[in-house]
Formats: sequence, structure tokens, C-alpha cells
Amino acid sequence: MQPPRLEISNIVKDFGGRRVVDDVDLTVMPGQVTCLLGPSGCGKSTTLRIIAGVESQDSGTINVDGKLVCNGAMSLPPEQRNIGLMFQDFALFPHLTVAQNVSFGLAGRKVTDRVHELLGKVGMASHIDDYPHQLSGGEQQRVALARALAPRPRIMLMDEPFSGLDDRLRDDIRDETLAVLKSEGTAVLLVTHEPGEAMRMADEIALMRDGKIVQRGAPYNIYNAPVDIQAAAFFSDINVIRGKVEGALTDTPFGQFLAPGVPDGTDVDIVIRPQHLKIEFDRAGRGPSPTPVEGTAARGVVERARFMGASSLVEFRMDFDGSILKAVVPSVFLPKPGMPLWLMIRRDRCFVFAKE
Ligand SMILES: Nc1ncnc2c1ncn2[C@@H]1O[C@H](COP(=O)(O)OP(=O)(O)OP(=O)(O)O)[C@@H](O)[C@H]1O
Repeated sequence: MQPPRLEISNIVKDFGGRRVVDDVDLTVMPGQVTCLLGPSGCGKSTTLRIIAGVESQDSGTINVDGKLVCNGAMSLPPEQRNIGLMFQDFALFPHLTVAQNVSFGLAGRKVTDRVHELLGKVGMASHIDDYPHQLSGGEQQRVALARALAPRPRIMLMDEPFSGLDDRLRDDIRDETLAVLKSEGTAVLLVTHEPGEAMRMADEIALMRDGKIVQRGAPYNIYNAPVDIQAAAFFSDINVIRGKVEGALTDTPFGQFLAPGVPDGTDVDIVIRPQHLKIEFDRAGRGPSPTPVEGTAARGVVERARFMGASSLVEFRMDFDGSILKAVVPSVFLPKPGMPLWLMIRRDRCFVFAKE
């Protein structure tokens, strides 16, 4: 089997006595995009800077293609690591043309071919003789990508590379960048604080919090099987229903939920994303009959409904405790405030977390 393109193990970094990177392990396989995702200040950029070699770790090892790049005893300088970098505030050389920017630092007979190939891939072939000030932000970004890829790095490190771009442009550039990276077969470690960006770009997401990787997996798995309530809440709004465990079950107004292995008397949070609440109409003051999959319906009264474009957001005030639950419904669903409706929770769509 191929070794991981990048493998970092037990990386630790303290700043002023505070642990900023706390025993981080990560792997990126050849041709794969791994996103290091987490809130601002959780240590993502520091991890990336350590991999790039512009910051040194206190302990831990880094391997590229199974070859040691640094550990406690040795450290290759950044330029010998065969790593490409792309950051938000990338800067093209203002006095060099697009072609000169892309070929900067490269030597050999094939450089011109490579520059043409890459500028073609990023859709900038017609700007080959332009200077950076003649390009838009998105165009500069494309050139920066071509420049970073020109020396065929073994791995590309990207730190919030799209955050300087406006929303619509950003989606296009993300997709184009991903297509170019995939066509080059480059392994990528991308840092972002935006779950949407990570879901869009990543083959694998490593979720980071307070210096630690708390969960790793494919976007689908991270979204649908979060390790804890914070991991669930990082990706969308959530609804939380509280309960207490008795005999591995929790009784709630929505019926019983399984809580296997959780000791009696433990408080639990039952977490459901707004798009997974099921809404049923009121039938002469009664809701639908309970089912094994969806449990018991609980009645709520519409507090407000908002049209969001692709979906509608409906807020309910629940009869059982006066709390608000939010439901997201595809397309247009705008019930009037005051209307009674019934909510159900599919057991395979919710997460049950024991409280610490
Ligand atoms: N050179 C430094 N000296 C002291 N503290 C630092 C240094 N670099 C980073 N930190 C601190 O380490 C913590 C993690 O920073 P880091 O930039 O890695 O986080 P991040 O997850 O990338 O956040 P952001 O997305 O805001 O950049 C922050 O609290 C930051 O203030």
C-alpha cells in the first residue's frame, strides 16, 4: 500500500505556556483533499505552519511519502519539504507578468510547457502577459493556484485561500480549484473555519477544537454521526430535547429514545437538526399515531415562518415546555403563526449524547 502523502503524529505546540496544538495526528492520502476544520483560534493555522516548516513544533513527527521531514532531532527547511502553499493574503509579484509569476523559481526546458498547461487548467491562458494589477481578485487567485502547483508539490497546504473573495465568486473558484487539484493528483490539506467549505471540498474532514482533533471522517459521516453536541452544532443549527436515562431508555414528549450503555439517572441531550424534524398536520386536535421509527408526535404552535429561498424556516413553540424548536422544510412552507402542528423525530436522524 502507498504510504500517506502526509503523515503528522503527536504534534504539540505551546505558546506562552498555553497548549495551542495538542497531540495532533493527521494523514492525507495521495490525491486526496483533507480539510482541517474548526473555529477561529483552535490551532489550525499553527498546525499548517508547522507542516510547512515556518513554525517549529515542541514535539511530534512529520513524514512526507514515508520520508521523515522533521522530528525532535532534525528538521528540513521549508524549501526542501516539497510543499506548496496558498494563503488568503497570497501575493503575486507585482512587477512580473502572469507567466513570469507562475514560472518563478523554476528551471529547465519544460517550464514554458508547464506554465501553458497550468494557465490553461486555471482558465488564465489569455492573460499570460498581463500584470497582477490588471487582474480581478478571482483571476489573481487562479494565477496563485497555478504558481503554487507549478513545481509539482507533493502536498499543497491551503489556509482559508478563498476567504478574500465574494460569495458567488468563491463557490465557482472553490469548484474550479478542486477540479485543478484533482486533475494534478495533488494531495491537499486545507484549513477552513467554514463547514460549508469543508463539506464542498473535502474527501476527509478533521474537526479541530481547542488544539485537538476531535473527529475525523468523510463529510457525510461527520455530519451524520457527530461525536458530541458541539460537533453537531458546528455544522448546522440544532434542536436539543433534554431527558434522563432509566433502563437504557429516555422518556420524552416525543416518546422513548434508546440510550444504550448510559447509566441510569444520567441526563442526556437528544439532538436533531432542523431539516430532520418531521411536521404533521393537526387532525381535529390530535396528531398522528406513534410509530416505532418516528416515536410519538408532540404538538407545537407556529411562532413564525420565514422563506429562505431554497427552504423555509418554521419556528414552533412546543406545548410540553414552551420551548422553541426550529424546522427547515424544503421549498415553500409558510404556515400562519398560531397554527397547531405536530412534530416527530425519526430515531435514525437524531443523536443522543450523555451529559458530562
Ligand atoms: N506566534 C504566536 N505567539 C503566540 N500565540 C500565538 C502565535 N500564533 C498563534 N498563537 C495563538 O494560538 C492560538 C491558535 O492560533 P491559530 O492561528 O493556529 O488558530 P486558527 O484555528 O488558525 O484560527 P484563525 O482561523 O483565527 O487563524 C490562538 O489563540 C493564537 O492567538
